[in-house]
Amino acid sequence: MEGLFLDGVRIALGGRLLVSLTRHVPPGAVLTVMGPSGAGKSSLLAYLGGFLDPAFTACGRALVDGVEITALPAEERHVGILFQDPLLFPHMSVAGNLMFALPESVKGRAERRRRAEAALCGVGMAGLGGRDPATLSGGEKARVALARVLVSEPRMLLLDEPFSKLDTQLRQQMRQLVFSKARESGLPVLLVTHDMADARAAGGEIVKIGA
Ligand SMILES: Nc1ncnc2c1ncn2[C@@H]1O[C@H](COP(=O)(O)OP(=O)(O)OP(=O)(O)O)[C@@H](O)[C@H]1O
Repeated sequence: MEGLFLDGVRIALGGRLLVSLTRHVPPGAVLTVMGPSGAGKSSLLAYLGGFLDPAFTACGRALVDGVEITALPAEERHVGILFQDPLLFPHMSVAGNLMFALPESVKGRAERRRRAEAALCGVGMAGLGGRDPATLSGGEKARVALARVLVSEPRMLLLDEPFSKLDTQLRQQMRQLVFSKARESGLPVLLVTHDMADARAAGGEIVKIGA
């Protein structure tokens, strides 16, 4: 099956069932997960990313394009994640941040730099590869974080409230950019948010947990 298939994913904490989900997310589409604080949204992303705290118990499978990612170690899952904070490495240039994220299969410094610059261009940041991340605005940092996740050639995207720290106008721009890039690349997306406007902009199915 193309895209992301969540097959009976169940996450519990101390005997309390937080998440129970079976869904298909086609390539380029977004599944939005909403729910009150403590409902288990971040835990679901952590389960898919392979970094769920051992305090939780979890079962069920997640497959991307038929590959069972939940059976793989975290470093082999190739899941791209965007958090509230862009989390750029402060000791590297913008281009350095992207080059660090490129797969090892991309060989040669010149080619790695070219790929990084192309990805920056794709998010409206052409020519800014030499900048120190500390000199960027919040919106620019968010774009670099998106470019960095895209150059890593992920199988899918996990978004943990990635727009919540941006002001209204930037928020709209980033939503459009992220969802259009996901569509362009055919990546299934799982979005966690408290904001109904994010969910509407995502345009896909909305699942409420813990309600
Ligand atoms: N490492 C941990 N050990 C024990 N309990 C935890 C741990 N991490 C989170 N929890 C608890 O697990 C539950 C689910 O947490 P989770 O962070 O997944 O919720 P959330 O829906 O993402 O909440 P928020 O919207 O506030 O981020 C909460 O009750 C939380 O207190």
